Amino acid sequence: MSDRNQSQESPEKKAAGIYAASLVQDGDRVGLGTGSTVAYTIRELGRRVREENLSIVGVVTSFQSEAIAIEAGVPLTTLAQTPRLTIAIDGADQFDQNLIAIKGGGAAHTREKIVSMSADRFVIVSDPKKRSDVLSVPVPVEVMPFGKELAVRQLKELGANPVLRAAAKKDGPVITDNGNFVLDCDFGSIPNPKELAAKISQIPGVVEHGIFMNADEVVIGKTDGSIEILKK
Ligand SMILES: O=C[C@H](O)[C@H](O)[C@H](O)COP(=O)(O)O
Repeated sequence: MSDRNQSQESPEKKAAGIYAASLVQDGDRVGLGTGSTVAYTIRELGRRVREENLSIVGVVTSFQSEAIAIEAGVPLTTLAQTPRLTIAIDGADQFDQNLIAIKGGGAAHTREKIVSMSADRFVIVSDPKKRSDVLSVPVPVEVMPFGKELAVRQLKELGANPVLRAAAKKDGPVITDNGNFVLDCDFGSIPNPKELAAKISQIPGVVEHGIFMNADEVVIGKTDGSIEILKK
């Protein structure tokens, strides 16, 4: 799971995040993901709004990215007002060579999926450690509290050992921005993520899983500040 608080500077994340902000053009409607990597993008967009008079509107995916965007001075809108976005930028917890990603380390994957799928172009920003030949990190699954037991049983039948995500500074579970629980589901290696995604989606009470198949490109930042871009 990624480092959720960006108290330590990461040159790789910074390189990817800042480069991705340069892909945003005047007039764009921008989906703003959640996490420590895209936080660099949001702050850089704020700088461009201030210093280059860049005219954009952003749609956030969490209370966290909302707070960062407001502090950075990125004008915000909602999907209700702006349902079609030009570009969405977001981090990931792991991705493979087909640009399939696992997201949701910050429990924001449901809104992230809605926002990224509302965009014409979806760019993932990452550091090199998240690249993997085969996806293998636990898949976050957001479930309605009412359906948790059934979801746990059916996720076990799919081969996972679901763990209810615990809050860090509160007793009990993490409650998502949508009022739900998150089950972290370790499936080991995932040779066929598309098939697994379809099976998880069929479980009643599952709001959304963290397998993303809609990335158009992944920007990987390097320690020396350079970047590598993988495209579909
Ligand atoms: O729910 C959180 C998101 O999917 C994040 O985009 C993902 O966990 C990556 O976060 P970070 O950039 O902090 O590694």
